[in-house]
Amino acid sequence: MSAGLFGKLRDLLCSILSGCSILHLLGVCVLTLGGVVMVHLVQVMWGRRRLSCFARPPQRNWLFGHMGLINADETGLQVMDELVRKYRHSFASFLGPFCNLVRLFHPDYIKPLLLASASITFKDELFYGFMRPWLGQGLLLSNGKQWFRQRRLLTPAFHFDILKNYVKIFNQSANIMHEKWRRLLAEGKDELDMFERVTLMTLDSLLKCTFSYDSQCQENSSEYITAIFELSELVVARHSCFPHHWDWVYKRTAEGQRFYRACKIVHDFSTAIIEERCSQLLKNETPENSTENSTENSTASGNKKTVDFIDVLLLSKDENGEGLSNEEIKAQADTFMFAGHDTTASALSWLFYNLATHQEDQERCRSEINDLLNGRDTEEVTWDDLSNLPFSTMCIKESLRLYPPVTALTRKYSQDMSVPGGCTIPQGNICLISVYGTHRNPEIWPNPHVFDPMRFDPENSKQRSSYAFVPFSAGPRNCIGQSFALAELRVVLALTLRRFRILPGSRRPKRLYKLIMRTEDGLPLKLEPLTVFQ
Ligand code: HEM
Repeated sequence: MSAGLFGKLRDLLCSILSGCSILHLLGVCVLTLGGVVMVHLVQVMWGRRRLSCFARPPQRNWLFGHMGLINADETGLQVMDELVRKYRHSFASFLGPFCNLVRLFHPDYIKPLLLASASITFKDELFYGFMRPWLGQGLLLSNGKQWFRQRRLLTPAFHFDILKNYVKIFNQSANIMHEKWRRLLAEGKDELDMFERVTLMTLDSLLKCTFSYDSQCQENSSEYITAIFELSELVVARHSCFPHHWDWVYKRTAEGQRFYRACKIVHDFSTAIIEERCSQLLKNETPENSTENSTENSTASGNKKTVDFIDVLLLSKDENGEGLSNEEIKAQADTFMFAGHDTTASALSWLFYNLATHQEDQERCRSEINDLLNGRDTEEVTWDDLSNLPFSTMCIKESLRLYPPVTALTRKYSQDMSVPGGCTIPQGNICLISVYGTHRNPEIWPNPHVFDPMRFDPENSKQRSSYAFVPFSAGPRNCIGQSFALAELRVVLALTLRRFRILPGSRRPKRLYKLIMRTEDGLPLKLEPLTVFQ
């Protein structure tokens, strides 16, 4: 459009406005806003009519609908257990006058949603949007074509040949954690908060696998680690404070300023490492030094180092020979750090809790582990050992079933989605796939609240739908870090049970989900050091 046309439009607007009083203008604004609200309200009401084939629990009142029905704490999870028992597969709920949400918790109902093509699936901004300033357009938050390209470029980073090398790092990080436990026990601490200890360990190993960076965070505090903790807390806090949902308001609050400051610390850290690695790569770019078929890389000092995620991402190319930009690599690295540390820490902490409260299962795991490791020169779990821990793996899965770190996934679809029973979820409606509800659904899992690893005995799993157990989600947007996480869980479990007996703490934990399944006030467990016989 030419500058002349812009000028005419501006003159026209000015002449209209000059004939209007402030009151007229205010009237126009109110009418426009009212119109927008009305259109949205009609759309929501029409959506509600179309959801009439889904069951609806009683609403709290006409205005707030089902808001506050399921809180994010122990009582909320108990309410959810009751709703799953009553409604068996799904129900519709209304969060105030403007938001319709369908919750689904049966394998047959979640399957079509999880399997839907990524080109019609969208991460819902209401739940995921607050992480965007931190994680950018990384794999977790991207959609459509951008996601396809990234997923293709990132998949080689999680190939078994790369993951194998991380097993050494998992051993080292677990050794550091156990050293610290021994010291604390010697100092007279009789119980330890598992979440705190294990989270530092998962951050330590993830920083080494992603950036080859030794933060020593299990021993000393680190600005980067503090910033990651702060960001996770602030994202959750922002959800529960409605006025903070607007960027304009949030940026002006103390919390918002802390959030953006922590984002800067995390981004500066990733940027510095990526830039340094790029320049190293340019220096080393001779065919002999290429890492394409190698899982070791040369450092500036000439030492061999394990190929980390950044190395793989810097070298990956799409079919047109184009790689990821530095900005994209930064977003992926930040995403791995976020998606990988809290989830694995939650899984490990709850696993220790379940084994503390089920001593027979703990003993059975320990003898399986000792049978495998006794008689070795070194106390190290190897990649090949991981497939020789069948009962321990069943305990890990049963713990992930009862305490899934990610309790729910939310999605929107750009077309109507059919689910069993002839029901349709209209396009654009929020779908909440309840991982927790599916894992505790009595139609699928007899005595769903009981810890019973034998459910995952291959013989007992034959008849079960593969969508009955989805701690890592399923379908095209499943967790890319699943094998990484399962490897770390097995290594740390094996070394821990070989060295310690885990016993229940002095109080029963109360569950709380804050993005991730955690507890209200730590997860205290007692530890008894064991003598290791070689
Ligand atoms: C026990 C540990 C873990 C659990 C339970 C878990 C669970 C999940 C779940 C449920 C999703 C789907 C989220 C959604 O659709 O909104 C997901 C996605 C993802 N996870 Fe994990 N995760 C774990 C560990 C990891 C690790 C260790 C990494 C990386 C090192 C990782 C990286 C990712 C990424 C990048 C995605 C996004 C995938 C995509 O959209 O294509 N996760 N994870």
